[in-house]
Amino acid sequence: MPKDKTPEGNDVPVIELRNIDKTFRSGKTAVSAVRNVSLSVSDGEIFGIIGFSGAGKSTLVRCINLLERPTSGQVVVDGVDLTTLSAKQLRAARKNIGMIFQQFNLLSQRTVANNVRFPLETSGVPRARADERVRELLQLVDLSDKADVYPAQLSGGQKQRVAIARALACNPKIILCDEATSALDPLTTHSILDLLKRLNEQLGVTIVVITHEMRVVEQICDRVAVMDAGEVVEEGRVRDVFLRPQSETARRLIDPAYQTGSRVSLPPNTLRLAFTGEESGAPVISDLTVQCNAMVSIVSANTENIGGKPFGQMLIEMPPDAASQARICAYLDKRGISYEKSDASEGGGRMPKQAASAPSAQAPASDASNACDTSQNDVPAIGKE
Ligand SMILES: Nc1ncnc2c1ncn2[C@@H]1O[C@H](COP(=O)(O)OP(=O)(O)OP(=O)(O)O)[C@@H](O)[C@H]1O
Repeated sequence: MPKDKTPEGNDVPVIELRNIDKTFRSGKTAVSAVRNVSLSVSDGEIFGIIGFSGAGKSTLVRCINLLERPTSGQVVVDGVDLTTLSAKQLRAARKNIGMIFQQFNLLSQRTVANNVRFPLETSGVPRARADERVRELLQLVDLSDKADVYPAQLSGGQKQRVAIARALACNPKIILCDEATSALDPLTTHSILDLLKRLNEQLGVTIVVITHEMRVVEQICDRVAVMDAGEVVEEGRVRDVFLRPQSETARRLIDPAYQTGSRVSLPPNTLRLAFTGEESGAPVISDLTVQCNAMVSIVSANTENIGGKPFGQMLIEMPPDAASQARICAYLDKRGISYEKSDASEGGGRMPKQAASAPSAQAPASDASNACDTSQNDVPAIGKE
């Protein structure tokens, strides 16, 4: 059923993880995969959990439906602590939680329609009703024409659509996505994320996305938790984490230069601008050039669409004289545009240094997701929220 929701969900927690610990023991060795994690996901929200390999993301998400039983802590879904349920009660509760995986996990001997039908069969849904539901679901994921083919005849993106339809079969309130797009190319990733976003909006289903790619989080998530070594090291709205990452892990995930350990300071006489989706609509660079009587050139630009709002970073080179630079900074201050100034230019920037590590300003302007047409040497109008 479609329902109203705020961009961050309905503020009613549908998933509450309380002090989750998970330790894997084998003989004398113990691996502490998740350490004292507490998180709350609101009804109707798309929540991201991001981290590098081995951070504990998969283990944590599998704790949500008790595919992994936490060593300690509570998993409260829709008001019920799953850790207290009997096996039968847990099976029933799991119908409310669909899951999709990186490797799709389809049944190769069954057609597309029969893969989608599988959870309906195991739930005892009558044949006619199941047929109707399979048709609805295949339509929902745009695969009506593939009902009778086998998984081997599908592309990766199509397989993931089947997996999504199957996960939705029993009308779950929650969908868990464990690296659901990691095996897909960027274009297919984009279309699968679009589909998830559409399903979230149409059906009101809450979605938890596990990924190591910031782009995935940027494209669909409302909020994100950053994991490192089993712990949540940072949590917040995507835009805040994206623009002002607080943890070293978030910085490394956002800025490729950090990942290679080759982070360099800004070149002389440059400014890094951050667009937060709150700036007024006038094109910034051409207006700045006129208002400040100073020519600037765009060194690089990278904007992203986060939750339907434009966000981005741009590196511009200013004239070397202090007076022009002061005018430019005053202009940006007046327009409320955050910026970081290179050490070699006059004065100091007002964006905290760490904020500048949000997405690589060094990224090529030809990036397919780049909303900036730098060939016209200006940014598109960025509207207020
Ligand atoms: N069944 C298991 N037995 C023992 N150790 C495990 C098991 N599952 C995971 N681990 C360990 O727990 C830690 C966290 O693993 P996990 O798969 O949750 O991380 P991740 O962030 O999802 O990584 P990736 O992105 O590579 O899948 C790792 O050190 C891993 O080796």
